[in-house]
Amino acid sequence: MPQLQPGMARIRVKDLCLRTYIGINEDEILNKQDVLINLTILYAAQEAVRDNDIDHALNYRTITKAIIAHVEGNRFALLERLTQELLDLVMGNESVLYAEVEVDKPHALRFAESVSITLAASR
Ligand SMILES: Nc1nc2c(c(=O)[nH]1)N=C([C@H](O)[C@@H](O)COP(=O)(O)OP(=O)(O)OP(=O)(O)O)CN2
Repeated sequence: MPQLQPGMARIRVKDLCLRTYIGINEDEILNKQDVLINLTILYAAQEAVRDNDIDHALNYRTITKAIIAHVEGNRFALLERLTQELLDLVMGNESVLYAEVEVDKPHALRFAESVSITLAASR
C-alpha cells in the first residue's frame, strides 16, 4: 500500500457485511451467503479538509451504496471476480489514487474462520 502523503486521506470501509450468490458449489449457486468487504482508498483530500464540504470530498457513502447494489444485484462464481468488479467500480472514481479491496467468505471453508481475496489498483 502506498505511503500516506501529506494532503492525502485514507478512507477505510470496514467489515461491510452483505449477502450474495458467490461460489462454484451447487449449494452456493442456489443459496446466498455472507460476504465481508473491507475497502481502503487513498485520495487527495486537501479541498475536502479546507472547505469542509462533501461536494469537495470523495463521498464514501456513495461508493458504499454502489458496492452494496453491485454485490446484492449480481451473482459470482469466484471471489477473484467479485473482488475485481468491486475494485473496478471504486477505481471508476477519477479521484481515487489507490484502492485495495478484500472480500471474505466467512465459514466457506469447513475448518477455517474465513477465506478472502485481496486486489489493489492505483493511478
Ligand atoms: N469523504 C467523506 N464522505 C462522507 C462523509 C465524510 O465525512 N467524508 N460523511 C458522510 C456521512 O456523514 C456518513 O458518515 C453517514 O451517512 P449516512 O448516515 O447517510 O450513511 P448510511 O450508510 O447510514 O446511509 P443510509 O441511507 O441510512 O443507509 C457521507 N460521506
